[in-house]
Amino acid sequence: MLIAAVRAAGLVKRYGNRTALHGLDIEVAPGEVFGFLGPNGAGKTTTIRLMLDLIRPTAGTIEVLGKDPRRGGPQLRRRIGYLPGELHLEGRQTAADLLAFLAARRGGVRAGRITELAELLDLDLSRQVRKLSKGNKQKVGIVQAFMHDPALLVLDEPTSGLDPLLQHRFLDLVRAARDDGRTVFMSSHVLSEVQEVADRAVIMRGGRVLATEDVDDLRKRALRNVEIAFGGPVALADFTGLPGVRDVSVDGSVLRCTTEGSADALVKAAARHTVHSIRSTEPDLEEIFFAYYGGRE
Ligand SMILES: Nc1ncnc2c1ncn2[C@@H]1O[C@H](COP(=O)(O)OP(=O)(O)OP(=O)(O)O)[C@@H](O)[C@H]1O
Repeated sequence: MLIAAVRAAGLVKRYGNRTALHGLDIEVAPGEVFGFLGPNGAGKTTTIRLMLDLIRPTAGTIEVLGKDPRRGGPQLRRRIGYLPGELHLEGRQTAADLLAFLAARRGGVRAGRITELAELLDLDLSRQVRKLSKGNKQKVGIVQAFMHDPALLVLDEPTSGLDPLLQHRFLDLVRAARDDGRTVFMSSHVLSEVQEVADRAVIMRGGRVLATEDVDDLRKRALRNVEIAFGGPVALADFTGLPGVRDVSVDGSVLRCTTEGSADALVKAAARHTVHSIRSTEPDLEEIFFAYYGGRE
């Protein structure tokens, strides 16, 4: 039998009388990029901490690379690259010294690997870690998670604090890890970044799995909020009933709507008028949840 990279069965975590996880079942296949999506408080960080044995389950089981995290010891930890959601880097040592120290603790890393990652992420290794900005601290966190080429990467909100260019570079790193046969478990509250790199995603809310999705399917249904400014007033009737277009409103020469999947019908209808500008933004996760799973709670 193939050993799952991560397997949780009936996983429950309570903090006092608050239940953070209500019996989680997930299975992540080796070599897969797995998105763990949910708004704040969904239980993502709790699940990740259980995977790393930073906290212990109230009930149920969790296995990482076929081992119980409680019993895997340093051998198991070396095979995992972990980026915590909140990084506290306050030391006086430079990023280079800190990374060299962590690399030695993990039994060494390939020569040149740290510099290669630092260059890719545009990180100055000579600076004291406590003096780095939030985004640069996040880069140190990413480098230490990837540097020893672990079998499993566990990344808690990895792109938080990174500007869009670096978010793209980071996603390239994730793809490279997958191409190398590594498994990536990545939490996020941004659907679009998960859509870009993941193969499958679990969508969490309130400590429960709301849905498990094939990311290709999610991509086909992607929602966008669209605003089009025309050269003059337009009629609402020209834009109602178009396939994949909903929640249409017209305010003088500005049209607002939501598209699901292809924007083709909308673009063709708009092209009959003079178009000044088009703005398309990703709805936040709550809005997407409501549109996809509104009736399911
Ligand atoms: N140490 C703790 N003590 C008490 N309650 C906690 C603790 N850690 C988490 N919780 C609660 O458990 C629930 C799940 O939190 P968790 O941090 O796992 O969610 P999350 O999906 O990671 O959200 P975030 O993105 O905000 O970290 C929340 O209701 C949170 O308030």
